[in-house]
Amino acid sequence: MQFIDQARITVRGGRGGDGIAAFRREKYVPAGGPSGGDGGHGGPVVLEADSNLQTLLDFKYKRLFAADDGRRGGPNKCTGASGRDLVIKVPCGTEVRHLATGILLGDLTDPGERLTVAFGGRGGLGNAHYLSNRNRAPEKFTEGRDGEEWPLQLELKLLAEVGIIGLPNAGKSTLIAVLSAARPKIADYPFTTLVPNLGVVRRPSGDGTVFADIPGLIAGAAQGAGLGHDFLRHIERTRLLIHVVDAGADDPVGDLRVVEKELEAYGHGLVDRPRLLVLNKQELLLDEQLPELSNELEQVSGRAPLCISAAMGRNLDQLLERVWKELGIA
Ligand SMILES: Nc1ncnc2c1ncn2[C@@H]1O[C@H](COP(=O)(O)OP(=O)(O)OP(=O)(O)O)[C@@H](O)[C@H]1O
Ligand SMILES: [Mg+2]
Repeated sequence: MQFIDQARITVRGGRGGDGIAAFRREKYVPAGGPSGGDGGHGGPVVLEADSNLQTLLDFKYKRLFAADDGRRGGPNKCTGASGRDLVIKVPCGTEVRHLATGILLGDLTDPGERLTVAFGGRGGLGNAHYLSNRNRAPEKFTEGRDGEEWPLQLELKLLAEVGIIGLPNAGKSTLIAVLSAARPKIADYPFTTLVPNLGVVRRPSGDGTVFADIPGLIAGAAQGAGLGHDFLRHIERTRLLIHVVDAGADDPVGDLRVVEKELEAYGHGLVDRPRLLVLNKQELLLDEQLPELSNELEQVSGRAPLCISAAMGRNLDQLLERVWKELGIA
C-alpha cells in the first residue's frame, strides 16, 4: 500500500441562486404586487472524520471539491432550493490548514467530527423584498453571491498505536511483515523503507491494532538528517514504541544510544513514551554471547531486551503479549 499523508485540495462552496423579478398575475387581482422569490443559498463543503479511512490516498486523484449551487428563486415568492452540503470523508487524525498561510483550521480526531471548510454564497433577493410605499412595482432583484473558495493542505499523522523504530537495516520491516498482512519491501541495505508501512495486527480479542514500520533513524534525525523529521513526526501519536536493535551489528550498544539520543533531541515527549526494547537477529549470535549483550543493553537503557528473530519467527508471541500488556489490552 502506498502511503500518502499529505494532500492539497481546493474546496469551493456553491454559488447562491439569483433572486428574480416577477409580479402576481391573477384573474381579478389587478396590479398584483411583486412576487419574485429569493435564490437558495449555495451548499457548504464539510469535512468529516471517518474511522474506516487510513490514508489520504483518494485525494491524489481528485483535487477540486465543489458543493452544489443554490437554485434561482421562483415566482409567487418561491425561494430556490439551497445547495446540498458536500461532505468529504477524511481519516481520523487529519489536520486541516489553509495552504497559503499555514493557519490551522481544525483537527479532525474523533469519528464523525465535522468541520465546515467553505461556506456557500448567499442567495440573491427577489423583487418582493423591495416593495415599499414609494415603489409599488419594484423591478429590482439581486444576484446570488459566489461561495467561498480555499486551497487547503490536509495532513495526516499516522494513527498507529505502535511504532517500530530503530536504525536502518535493523529488521523493522521484517518484523511488521511477520506480525501483520503488510508486505513492505525488505532488503539488505539501509533506507529500504522510505515511507511508513502500516500493518494491522490482530489482538487476542479479534480486533486490530495498527502498527507502523518507520524508516530507519540515523544520528541527527531530530535535526532533519536522513529522512529525519518527517518520520519522527509520524510516531508522535503512537502509544507504544518498539525499538529494534540489530544483534548482528558491529556495535549494538552504540546503535541503541544513537536512537535514544534522537528521541530525546526531538522532544514532544517521545523519550517518555512507553517503549519495548527488542534485540533482533538473535540467531546471528552464539548462545553464550546473547546474555552478555542483553545485560549490557539493559544497563545502558534500563530496559531488559526481548531477544527475537523476526526472520525465523522466534519469540514473536512473547513480544505481542508484552505489547498488549503495555497497551492495556487483554
Ligand atoms: N532475525 C533476522 N536474522 C537475520 N537477518 C534478518 C533478521 N531480521 C531481518 N533480517 C534481514 O535484515 C535486513 C534488513 O531488514 P529490513 O529491511 O526489515 O530492515 P529495516 O529495519 O526495515 O531497514 P530500513 O530502515 O532500511 O527500512 C534484511 O536483509 C532482512 O532479511
Ligand atoms: Mg524497512
